[in-house]
Amino acid sequence: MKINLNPEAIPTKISTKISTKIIVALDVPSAAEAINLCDRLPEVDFWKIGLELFIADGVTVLRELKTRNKRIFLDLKLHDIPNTVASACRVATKYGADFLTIHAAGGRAMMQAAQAEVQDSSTQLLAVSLLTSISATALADDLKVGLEIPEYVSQMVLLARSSGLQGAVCSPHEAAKLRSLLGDDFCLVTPGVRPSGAAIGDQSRVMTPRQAIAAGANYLVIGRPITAAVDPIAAWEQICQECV
Ligand SMILES: O=C(O)c1cc(=O)[nH]c(=O)n1[C@@H]1O[C@H](COP(=O)(O)O)[C@@H](O)[C@H]1O
Repeated sequence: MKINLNPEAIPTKISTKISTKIIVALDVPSAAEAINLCDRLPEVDFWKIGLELFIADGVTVLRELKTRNKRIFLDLKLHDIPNTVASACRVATKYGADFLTIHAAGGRAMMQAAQAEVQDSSTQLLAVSLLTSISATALADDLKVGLEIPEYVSQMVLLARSSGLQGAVCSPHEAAKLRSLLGDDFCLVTPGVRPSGAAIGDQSRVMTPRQAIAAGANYLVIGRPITAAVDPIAAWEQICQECV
């Protein structure tokens, strides 16, 4: 399936330094491939290390990104009992990542315990509200959640904020509502971003980069449209141009 949204229809309030708002997901299976991509895309300032790469050789990549003075989003999506998640967060702060993810569905006690561990570090926790791969049908029929997606995501993000977190991951579809609920100080990071014409893949709730920024996202996470492109450099440049 292809997305065909018209970015011209969306009002714009774009930062001139758009590239600083884009986090590129290093969803590759080895440190060598990750470092190769970083070196081919020197203009990318913010990289995401997710589960595949972290399990393969995350510590090597973290060290290499730090050496290159890159910002790092350590996307571990932690979700366990409070003591286990808090302990993992304590260890993770040692890597000096800028962002670290936990699942809001882990609940208040888990998020409060995690936040207490990162409080005095340079790492900011982000609560994953509802995966961007989950559709309205999946939420209702499979997960048996009685709320519509916008209400569910708002509840999860409000729970994260009242647990002490100052940032969340959501789809661009929910960003405008969350921005009006939470004000400008709360950090919204949106995956589920597809340049016009790109394949959606396993994502469900997507918008174009320009739409996501106009909706109030502070950062966009984009993976395959750049990293799986035949020419990742051209793809990156096209996305940056498409945003302005
Ligand atoms: O936490 C995330 O980054 C995340 C949350 C979410 O709800 N959806 C989501 O796609 N992500 C991540 O964002 C990236 C999206 O990659 P692409 O679909 O290739 O652009 C992947 O690395 C996902 O793990």
